Amino acid sequence: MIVLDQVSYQVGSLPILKNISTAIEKGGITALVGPNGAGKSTLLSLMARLLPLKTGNISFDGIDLSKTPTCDIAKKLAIMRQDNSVTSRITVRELLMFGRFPYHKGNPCQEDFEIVEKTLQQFNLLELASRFVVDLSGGQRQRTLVAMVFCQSTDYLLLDEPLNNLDMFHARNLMSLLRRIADEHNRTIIIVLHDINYASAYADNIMGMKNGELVLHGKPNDVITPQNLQRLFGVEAEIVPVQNHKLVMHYV
Ligand SMILES: Nc1ncnc2c1ncn2[C@@H]1O[C@H](COP(=O)(O)OP(=O)(O)OP(=O)(O)O)[C@@H](O)[C@H]1O
Repeated sequence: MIVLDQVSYQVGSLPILKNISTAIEKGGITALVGPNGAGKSTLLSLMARLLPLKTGNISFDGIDLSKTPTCDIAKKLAIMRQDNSVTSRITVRELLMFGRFPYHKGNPCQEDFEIVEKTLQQFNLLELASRFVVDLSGGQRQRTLVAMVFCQSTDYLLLDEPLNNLDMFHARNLMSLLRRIADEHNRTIIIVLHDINYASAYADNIMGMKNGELVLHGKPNDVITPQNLQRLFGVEAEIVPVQNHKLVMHYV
């Protein structure tokens, strides 16, 4: 379980996150949604200790994030950031092996090779394994970056907008793969999503943020309401039930 206790963050005098307290259950998928600038990426970065936490507390399974050595954190959680760009000439297979660095420290063993090959297979990346990451399409690169995060064999995966650049087929594929990873590999996934319908269809819980505040946190079918959509995004939308999910019709 991740416990956020009175987490605030500011840049200079500008408040970015305001007093966020909640608990994210272990296992399953929690989707972080909200309008642009709500503070989703900032919260994820604080959770991965990419930004220094100055106010409040964050713990993973009772381990205080601010008091844990980086090498231990790297085995507990992995993050895919929004601006994760790979510029060097590194192949897909090498990038995945790079994700194993906290374990092999530059000297990979048989287990590392096996995990990389299995991940390439699981993420449907075998055909691209020898290609340079910089030469991939945006969608192929996204998939590779998520695979690298998965390769780190951490309990917690933090993914900032992994569906960016993905077409309908690959976005849906990735979401169902993440669902399987959560269910079959017991991983906990916190994922920033802009499409509320993917959150509704695949997440166990939704956290809604606006103006640096956490304004809702609950099961998709409980929190997806016209009132909450109005409150979060300022849109009026019809909600249509489809196979036990509430889908939001906001296109027309
Ligand atoms: N270093 C910084 N200096 C000034 N403002 C910042 C800084 N980092 C973030 N912000 C501001 O904090 C707010 C939250 O940003 P953040 O990227 O966390 O939002 P977000 O919900 O992830 O947005 P998006 O959906 O657009 O990616 C924004 O208004 C952003 O401009």
